[in-house]
Amino acid sequence: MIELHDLTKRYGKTLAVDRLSFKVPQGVVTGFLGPNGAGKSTTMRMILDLDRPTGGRVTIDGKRYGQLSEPLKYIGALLEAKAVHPGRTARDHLLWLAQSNRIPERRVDEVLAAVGLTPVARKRARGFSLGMGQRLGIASALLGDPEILMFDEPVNGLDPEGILWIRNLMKRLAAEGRTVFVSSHLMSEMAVTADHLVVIGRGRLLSDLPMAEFIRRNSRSAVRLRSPQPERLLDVLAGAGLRHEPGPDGAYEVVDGDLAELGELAAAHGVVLHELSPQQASLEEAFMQMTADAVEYHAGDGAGRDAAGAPGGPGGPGGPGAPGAWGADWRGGAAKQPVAPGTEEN
Ligand SMILES: Nc1ncnc2c1ncn2[C@@H]1O[C@H](COP(=O)(O)OP(=O)(O)OP(=O)(O)O)[C@@H](O)[C@H]1O
Repeated sequence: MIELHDLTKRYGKTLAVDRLSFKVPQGVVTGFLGPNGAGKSTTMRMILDLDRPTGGRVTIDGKRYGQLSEPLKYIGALLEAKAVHPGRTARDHLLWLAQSNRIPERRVDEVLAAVGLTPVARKRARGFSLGMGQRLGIASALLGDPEILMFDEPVNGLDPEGILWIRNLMKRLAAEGRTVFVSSHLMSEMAVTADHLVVIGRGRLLSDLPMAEFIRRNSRSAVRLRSPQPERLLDVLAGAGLRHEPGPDGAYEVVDGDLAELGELAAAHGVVLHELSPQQASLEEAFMQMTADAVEYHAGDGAGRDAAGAPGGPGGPGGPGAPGAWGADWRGGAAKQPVAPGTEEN
């Protein structure tokens, strides 16, 4: 179990992580989401003691990472693809890691096979594709057979086969009872992988919910109606006091409308319908919309996150699990900080 208590990280004036508290449960895949610059990588680096918190603490099975004697046996992490010495072979890289944690050599061959790298085990990492680099990083994470696994953007740049492979691997690891914590920008990928979601924005916790509950609270449903008699349809909707919005191609959408009731209402007033269909906004659409707002709101303002870190702006974070917490003040466009080569082995 990973536990964060008021974890905070400040870089100069930038409050990268702002009093984050949550637990990552075992036996499920927990997605860690937020737009660029939200603080995901900084949080993950603090979990691994690669960054020192400004405040608060984070523990792994009750201990700080630095207190674990052979950390690869507790937590395995993929932080940055290709964070490997380019002159080393895949096998040598893993052997070197294994020795530092008293892991037997046969485990190196096991993990190479598990990630499909046996045929290139003796090739130097500099010739590796992005996908091969990701697989080697995952092999490093699996090396100590840890109960906790953490992946930062594991599917970035991968082809569909690689994405499917990582998705199935994470689900399998969770099904074995392990703790799997994975960051991503990709809501669509998380929607099919994660059982639980932790969402942050501007370093703050916005939501910590099981996936099903997150979907229920954050996706919009509507009924779409299309009629060759649009004025009559609008009169009927207005007469029934139903809130509606224009949809595509002259249709109208009744937010949270009931399909059967709307069909009967139209029939009762003799309104011809050419379409009566349920609409469910996908999780990805909700997330993309929110992220787009954040980028727009901040475009050109040049402002870093201030010391107070106060949301203040429209739709600011409403606290953990707050419905409609998507904020227009989410910060977009911050560059990812590279992790120094070799850091994934910690
Ligand atoms: N070493 C550093 N020095 C200064 N500022 C930093 C450093 N690392 C991160 N930051 C800043 O902290 C904030 C959080 O960055 P972080 O990389 O943790 O976010 P992220 O959610 O992982 O973003 P992305 O999705 O782009 O990878 C950003 O404003 C970033 O610019």
